[in-house]
Amino acid sequence: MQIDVVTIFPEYLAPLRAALLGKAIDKGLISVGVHDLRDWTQDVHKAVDDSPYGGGPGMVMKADIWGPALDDVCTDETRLIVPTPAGRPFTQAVAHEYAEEAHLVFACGRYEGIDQRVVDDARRRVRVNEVSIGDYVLVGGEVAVLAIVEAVARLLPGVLGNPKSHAEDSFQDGLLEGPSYTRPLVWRDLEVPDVLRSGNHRLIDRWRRDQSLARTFERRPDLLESLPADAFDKHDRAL
Ligand SMILES: COc1cccc(COC(=O)c2cn[nH]c2)c1
Repeated sequence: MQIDVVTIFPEYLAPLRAALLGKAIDKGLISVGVHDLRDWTQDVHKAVDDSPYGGGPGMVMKADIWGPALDDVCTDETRLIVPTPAGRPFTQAVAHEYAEEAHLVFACGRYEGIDQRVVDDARRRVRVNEVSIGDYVLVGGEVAVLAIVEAVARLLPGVLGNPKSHAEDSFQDGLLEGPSYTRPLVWRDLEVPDVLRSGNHRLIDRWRRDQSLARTFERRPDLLESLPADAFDKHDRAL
């Protein structure tokens, strides 16, 4: 997979090469290009933004800078991703979709956003996704790109040590992950639930499922709404 990021703060993307991703890059599973948007400016001040038509606070990033940058970085097989508070939710399901792509390009917006014509024009040539990683406003898209790239990269074969760990992911079965424990058996007078040491894997799986359902019901009842009815067996329903 080829990942390209266009940003006015290329140094912000340095962590991409660290840790998990560093290994994936070394193994040749992912190649990452970071591009400074200012390389496409023509003026001495390297201006990338201007005042908004219609007035209002803040600045808008210029189409006549973004357009040429995306023309150079995107190919016709690119999936262009624009992190924005106004985007569709980025979810584990979307991460799995992105993990199938050959080329992801991320456009990091700042200020009040990017001139809408940049996305409207790009849609004429490539698939464009305006995505949100949460209902809050960051200063720029760079942090969102780090989050999205990490969520996607860990799904690529060979990137994670233990490939089975995806199956146990939170959201994998549409529910939140329940609690986990490891040694010591007693810590600050707190004990590990007995069932986990019973060796009875049918009971352990049932206990873990109950914990996931209870936690999801308590913290994210919305996730239960969107599950198909057959996701719950008769034991679940008795909860
Ligand atoms: C493209 O236009 C803008 C404008 C303002 C901030 C940003 C950065 O993204 C976020 O703030 C965000 C992404 N998901 N949740 C919050 C982009």
